[in-house]
Order: sequence, then C-alpha cells, then structure tokens
Amino acid sequence: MTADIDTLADTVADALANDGYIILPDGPGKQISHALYQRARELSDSQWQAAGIGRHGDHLLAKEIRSDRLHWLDYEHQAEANYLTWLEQMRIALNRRLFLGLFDSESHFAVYQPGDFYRRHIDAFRGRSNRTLTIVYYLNPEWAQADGGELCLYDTIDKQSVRGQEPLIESVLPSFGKMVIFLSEKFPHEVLTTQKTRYSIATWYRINSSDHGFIDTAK
Ligand SMILES: O=C(O)CCC(=O)C(=O)O
Ligand SMILES: [Fe+2]
Repeated sequence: MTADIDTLADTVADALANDGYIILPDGPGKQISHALYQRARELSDSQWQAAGIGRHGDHLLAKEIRSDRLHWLDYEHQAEANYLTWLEQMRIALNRRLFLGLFDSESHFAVYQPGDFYRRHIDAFRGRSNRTLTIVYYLNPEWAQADGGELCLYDTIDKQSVRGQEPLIESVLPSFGKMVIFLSEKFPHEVLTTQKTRYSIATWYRINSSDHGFIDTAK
C-alpha cells in the first residue's frame, strides 16, 4: 500500500505544482470505494445532516447555495477508518514533496438527491481559512452524462477574467472511484443539479492556524 501511495503522491505533487489540480481515475482503489459506497447507502436519514456554509453553518442562507446533506467521517467505522488512514498517508507523502505544511484533515460524505446542487463557490478565501487542499472522491456506479451532477472547475489563473465569470476548465462526472484534488484557494467550482442520487466524500487538508493558546481542531 505504501508503494502505491508514494507513486500516486509523485503524480499528484507534480500536477499540483504545475497546474494546481489533478483528476485521478481511481483514488485509494476499488475495495475502499466499494466499502464506502455501501457505508453511504446504509446511513440512515437521521445520520445525514443539512449542509451549512462556513464553519459554523448558516443553514437558512445555505439552502440557496447548496442542498446536499452531510455525514462526517470518523475512525469508529471500519470503512471510514480505512479511508481516513489512506488520507493520512497521502497527507504525509504530499508534505514531504511539496512542503505545504498540511497539518490535519476533515472529511464528510455528501449525498445530493435529484434536484440538489451546490452553487459556484471557493472552499477557502485567501488569508481567511486554513483549508489548503480539497479532495473530492466519487462513489457512484454507472453515472451517465444525462445524470448531471457534474463538478465544474473554473480557472482563476487568467487574471483578465471577471470575477464569477472565469473560464470553465473541467467538467467532471462523479463516476465511481474518481478523485479530484485541487488547491482550495485557486479554483471556484460548482456542482450542477443532479438527476440521480449522488454520493461523494469531500476532504480538506488544513494548515495549523492555532495561536494565542487557541487550539484549532478540525470541523
Ligand atoms: O461534490 C463535489 O463535486 C464538490 C463538493 C464541494 O464543492 C464542496 O463540498 O465544497
Ligand atoms: Fe467546494
């Protein structure tokens, strides 16, 4: 497993340094994807919470912006623990290569029901967040173009473009096992309305912003 992580981390680090993002056909492997897909489907209604925006979640405002529901991962459940362990190995491997100072991570499942979306946003605002790297991992067998729910990534590298109208650089179908990794500050993105139930896991690697005796923990 470690050898695989190192090879993958080389590829990811190169892409992040050159382009700021990468789309991988397969993240931690089919076995982990299958276990997580099963886990997502088994979660009961009460285990999914409405998504907020911002770290403390303004739920009323959020409804205009996103309509998905979330479940945070932890080490209590085996499938979640396996993936969190993989994410930790990847975090350490990327730190060795890129010196990003990635300190910890937070991860949640998301479910989008037909009609759900997440409007264009940035996961981190310059100087105001410690979310540094975003990883989105898709758990949807048999996804077709007509099912919608694409992740659209926009480009901020072109300084000429008007804010909110940056050019589209990628439109990603949320197909099984696919993983998208990007610098959180650099890419506005959105989830187009889905026609089918859409499962994913979003992770943010964070830098440590603890100071003045305030301990900054994930979530
Ligand atoms: O599910 C996706 O494709 C992206 C989700 C997203 O942008 C987010 O949770 O911040
Ligand atoms: Fe996002």
